[in-house]
Amino acid sequence: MLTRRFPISIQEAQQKLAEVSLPSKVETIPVQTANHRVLADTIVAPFAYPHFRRSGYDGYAIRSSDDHDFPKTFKVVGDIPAGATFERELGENETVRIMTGAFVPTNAGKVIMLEQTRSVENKPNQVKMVVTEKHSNITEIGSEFQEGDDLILKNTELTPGGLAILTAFGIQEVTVYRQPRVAVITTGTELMAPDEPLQAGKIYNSNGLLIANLVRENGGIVTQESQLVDDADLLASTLQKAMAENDLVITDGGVSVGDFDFIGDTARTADTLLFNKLKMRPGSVTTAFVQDKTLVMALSGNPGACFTAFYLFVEPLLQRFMHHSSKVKRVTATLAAPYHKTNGYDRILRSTYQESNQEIAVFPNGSDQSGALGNLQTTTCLVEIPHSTNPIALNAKVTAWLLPFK
Ligand SMILES: Nc1nc2c(c(=O)[nH]1)N[C@H]1C(S)=C(S)[C@@H](COP(=O)(O)OP(=O)(O)OC[C@H]3O[C@@H](n4cnc5c(N)ncnc54)[C@H](O)[C@@H]3O)O[C@H]1N2
Ligand code: MOO
Repeated sequence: MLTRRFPISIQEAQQKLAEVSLPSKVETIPVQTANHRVLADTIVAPFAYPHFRRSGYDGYAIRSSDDHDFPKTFKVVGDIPAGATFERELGENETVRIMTGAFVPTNAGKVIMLEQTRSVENKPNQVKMVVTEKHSNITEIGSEFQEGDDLILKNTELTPGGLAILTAFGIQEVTVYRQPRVAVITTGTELMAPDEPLQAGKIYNSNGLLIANLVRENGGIVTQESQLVDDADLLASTLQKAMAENDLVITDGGVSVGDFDFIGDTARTADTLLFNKLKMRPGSVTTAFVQDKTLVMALSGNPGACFTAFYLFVEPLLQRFMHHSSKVKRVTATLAAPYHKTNGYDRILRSTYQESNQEIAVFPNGSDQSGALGNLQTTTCLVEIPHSTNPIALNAKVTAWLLPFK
């Protein structure tokens, strides 16, 4: 069906998507798998840390009441390696040899470092302490966390360090925001699976794998990868099932105004059509709609447009499901190689960049065409050439989006 579409800018489209309310689902997972996930609950200390008085050095523990008149000889009444305890109290001028991280006897007030001590000839159970220490060298119970203190706040992205803190408290599971479940549906009777012999007029379905890998790389869980021939009923039933079972549905192809562009038709009659035409190229046909409370992102079948629109519109959504901000970094850069074409729409160039002295220089990377895919391996940023009747000047300041790669 050919109906008029009303193009909006990249920023307007991003804003509309940012305003879509996404389901905030949580799950409880093992700490071992929680790196970079975002906490859905604040975690508090289940006990004080450290939970016993801990020696900071290898040395000898003494009572505070014996801490005077050095040099002085002490009687060694025991040995406390890390991991052991010591039940009895120290008597007058008694000491225990103690290792770093070990339990300090209850009535000891100081640990004298080994370096300040000397053995006493022929008296293995005696030690001479040459000088005392300025500090106690004992880490007191709860000196880092009291029981009930906040360990890590809700909405914090967990890091290896954060997970180490939780593990130090024996916490084995955390409740985090869920990764979105994403269906990837490619459409087109011209599409072939890579294991089929190539036929005249047909192409291999490269966007299916492209989108699935981009989704996975950016934190989503790909639950299905469907490749459909152009058939309105098949698309409708596949979409309906995918919407019911997923947090986000990404379709590819069939989104323009052609005879077989059934996704374009579906979008026009959806519960909420967010946009179906953008003032950008490639990717002008990028469409977003909400049907049955599920967001559908319909990307162009043209590989360059599909790649571009993924980073500008889909990546931020995937991150938002997990309460992350986008990892695509928007910067101002210098156009370091000439680009002569003029455009009625903003042109997004697949490009590369170099950073030096906190300045970013960008270099257009091969074809700017929507249907070209030869630069998808090497592209590291997208660069915006604003619409204009005049060509952009070399060294002009441009907006660029630096792409995240694992
Ligand atoms: N009369 C109009 N024609 C077109 C318009 C328009 O506004 N009016 N827009 C053009 C623009 S811009 C683009 S972009 C494309 C968008 O087309 P669709 O997104 O509907 O995609 P298709 O027509 O299905 O395919 C376009 C192109 O991409 C190839 N393709 C499709 N799927 C895949 C895939 N999975 N892997 C690799 N390549 C794929 C397909 O064979 C076509 O060559 O429409 C313009 N036309
Ligand atoms: O949607 Mo198209 O990609 O502008 O060439």
